[in-house]
Amino acid sequence: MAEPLIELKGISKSFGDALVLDEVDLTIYQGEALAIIGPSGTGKSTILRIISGLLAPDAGEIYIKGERRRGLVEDAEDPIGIGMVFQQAALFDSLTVEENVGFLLFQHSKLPRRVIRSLVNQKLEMVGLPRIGDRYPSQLSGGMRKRVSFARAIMSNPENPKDTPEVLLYDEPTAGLDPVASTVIEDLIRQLQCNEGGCTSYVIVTHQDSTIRRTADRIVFLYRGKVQWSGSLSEIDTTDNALIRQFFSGSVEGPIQVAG
Ligand SMILES: Nc1ncnc2c1ncn2[C@@H]1O[C@H](COP(=O)(O)OP(=O)(O)OP(=O)(O)O)[C@@H](O)[C@H]1O
Repeated sequence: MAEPLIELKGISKSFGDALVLDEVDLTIYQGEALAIIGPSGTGKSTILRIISGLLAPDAGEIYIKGERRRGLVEDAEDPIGIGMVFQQAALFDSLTVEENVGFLLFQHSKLPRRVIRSLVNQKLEMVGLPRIGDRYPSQLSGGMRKRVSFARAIMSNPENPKDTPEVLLYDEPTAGLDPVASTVIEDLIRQLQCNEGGCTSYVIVTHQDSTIRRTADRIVFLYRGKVQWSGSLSEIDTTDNALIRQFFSGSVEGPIQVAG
């Protein structure tokens, strides 16, 4: 059995009067590919932001490799790096691709510019976009911008090994892409998972059937603030769970209440 890497225990989060996460328990294991799915507005992005340390829960505990995290990412020293790929590629329009990908190292490390540029080029090659460092985000397609944001998420400082992400969090990485561009991104997510150093873990939030099927090993279904179902990829087609059956059939009849 793989080791637990990240454990959420009894995590609750409200926005105003709305209880979005209600004592959620979730474990992410070493090397696993986990998809969090569920209807719109059920708190999937909120969970990712809590895991990344960008958002504090109202209640509950988070353990990273067995160590309890206290506070947000800027004041907690997580024992592993956690990289986040946001729903929008979130690139700075006024900066080149190279400056975007190497942003943190250019700003916060003492590494020579030449070394950072070479690291950036290495990451751009890994995402299949060599030689585009001089371009600006506005000159790229949506799929290319996503891949640039992947390159930025896997950047790490060679002087600080803990900087290398052991977990990547993807928030709807294929939203708004055509089926072929989605396949490129799905393949890339799988390729980035394993290298000579072993396999990292990732958590992906997605609504797209193809992305769920091509990138997930295990799936958790979130609804009404709770994990309602968890199973392997093959089980989504065989389970009797009414939520899963309705979600994948797209039917308006069933236990999932259609918003609006
Ligand atoms: N910063 C915030 N302030 C107020 N409400 C928020 C905030 N962030 C999220 N919410 C609300 O919390 C609920 C869950 O949002 P979240 O984005 O996590 O859902 P989701 O499952 O990722 O949705 P979708 O699938 O549509 O992206 C929504 O009702 C949203 O409006």
